[in-house]
Amino acid sequence: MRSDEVKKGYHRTPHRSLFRATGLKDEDFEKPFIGVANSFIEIIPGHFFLNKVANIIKEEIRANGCIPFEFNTIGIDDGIAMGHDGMLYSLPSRELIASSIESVMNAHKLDAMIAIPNCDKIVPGMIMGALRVNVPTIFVSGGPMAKGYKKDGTPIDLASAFEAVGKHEAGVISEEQLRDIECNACPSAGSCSGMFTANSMNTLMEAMGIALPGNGTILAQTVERETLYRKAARRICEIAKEETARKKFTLKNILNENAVRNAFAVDMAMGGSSNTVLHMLAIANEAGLDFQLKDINAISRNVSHIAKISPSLTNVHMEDINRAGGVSAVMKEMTKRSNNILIDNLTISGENLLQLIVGAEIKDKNIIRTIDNPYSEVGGLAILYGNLAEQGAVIKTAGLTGSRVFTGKAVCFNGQQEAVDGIIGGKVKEGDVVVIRYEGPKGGPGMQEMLTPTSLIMGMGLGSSVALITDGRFSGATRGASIGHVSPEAAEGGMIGLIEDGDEIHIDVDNYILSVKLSDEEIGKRKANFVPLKKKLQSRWLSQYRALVTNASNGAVLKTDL
Ligand SMILES: CC(C)(O)[C@@H](O)C(=O)O
Ligand SMILES: [Mg+2]
Repeated sequence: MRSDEVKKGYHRTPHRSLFRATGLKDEDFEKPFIGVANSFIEIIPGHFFLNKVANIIKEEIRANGCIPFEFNTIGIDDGIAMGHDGMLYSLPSRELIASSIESVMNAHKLDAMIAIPNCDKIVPGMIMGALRVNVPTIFVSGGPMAKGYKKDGTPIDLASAFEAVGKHEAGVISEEQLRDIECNACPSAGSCSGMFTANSMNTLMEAMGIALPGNGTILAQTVERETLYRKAARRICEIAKEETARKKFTLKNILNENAVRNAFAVDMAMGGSSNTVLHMLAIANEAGLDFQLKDINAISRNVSHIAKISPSLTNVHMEDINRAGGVSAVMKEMTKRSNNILIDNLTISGENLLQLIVGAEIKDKNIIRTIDNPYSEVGGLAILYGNLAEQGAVIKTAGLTGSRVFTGKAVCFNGQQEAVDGIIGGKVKEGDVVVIRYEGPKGGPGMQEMLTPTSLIMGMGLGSSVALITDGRFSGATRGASIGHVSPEAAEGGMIGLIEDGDEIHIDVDNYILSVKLSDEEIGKRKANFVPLKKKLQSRWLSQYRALVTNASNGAVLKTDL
């Protein structure tokens, strides 16, 4: 066992002394040591109950002949960090989480791991850290939140709360209506109820085979969810106790290129968050796989969009997908279109993907559509290229409310706050393209989520007549013609930094185009005089991050020199 390094032989007498101080007895030194990577934190509704989840998991691990060691990572609630400079810390937290997992697991030579993430960056952070360790790892998330209801019975969620601000701003809803939404949008513990970033990532873990069926959709704090926690704990013990299984089920053996392809395919079928692109590229990079941003459109072209969930369809939530058969039913339906999903791939359950989903069925065809009645014949995300995004940009086509082709005049803002003030101040009109720059991984730094401006645009009734492009990113709750991750970013001299008010920007989603109508001569002239802005930073951590981070087309991973 890997843990023999810290527990066997007379050289390890001091080590065993320390373990004995934590309560270990003679017989425990024969058992596998399992890291329980928890992300319990009191400020996030998806995480404040994870201490109880870990207790259930540890109890099950002990009952199954292994020794659990719980440790915690940090977490950031993107909803609470949204719309102010707190959001600068959100994406960088992915790196802290990854590195904390690597540090604890490797320093103490633990044999296997069960990871308990739930919200946004905590999922990819944990996966990235676990890939560096590469011991058998199973993921079991906290679980999604239930949807909420307004007094009149309309289903709502966190996206409704953000959009309500825009509606109130535009005088469409009263203070009382705003309060009705505030008090009912988030009715229970769990990751926010739509196909936002958290639930997108928790869903993709099922597609990658690193979590058990139900991980993406079974509501938090239910009996069904507790069964899933216990099952995951039993399975990791089963693997950890057997030498051949420990070798067979290392994380990199499960999370291979086919797993990444399956993750993107399911993402396309269910209209996942645009952040999945960033995170899955970073995961593929961490796993040492040759998977690039440009490979995504080929997957999208081949996958039918069969499940629409909030924010794309505002009355459908994860609990509805669960009731309709869950992610397994989506994947089973996908197998009916050739090469949609690579079903031979091994999963952490011990079965391959096909064996895992073969018994699944769609129980409500209004919620999960059949392959012959899709929302569209292509997936819910697209990568756009052009002189404005030579290295690519991302759009969630599933969330489009207007036309798939759009030409408009640029209204430029250097940073999110300037844009929010401009939108509220009436600077943006029908037919405009809002450009928000210097919000990329380096420029922000930290690539803020732009849910405030996108929700303002939706709430103010401009969702179908205004587009938005940024080198920053969006929330999973963003909808409308919102194009993010524009690379190269302004801070590294990208074209988005050279656009001027009134320039004509052209977007064509089906032909994957994002361009500005300027002659090469004009672009050359502007480039010759261009000095990108550089923000003065107060934060040591963010300035370290800015020095190391790469642009979004690389998943905003940190430069490393191994
Ligand atoms: C706050 C949200 C909705 O979780 C957002 O951060 C996302 O990315 O989906
Ligand atoms: Mg987020």
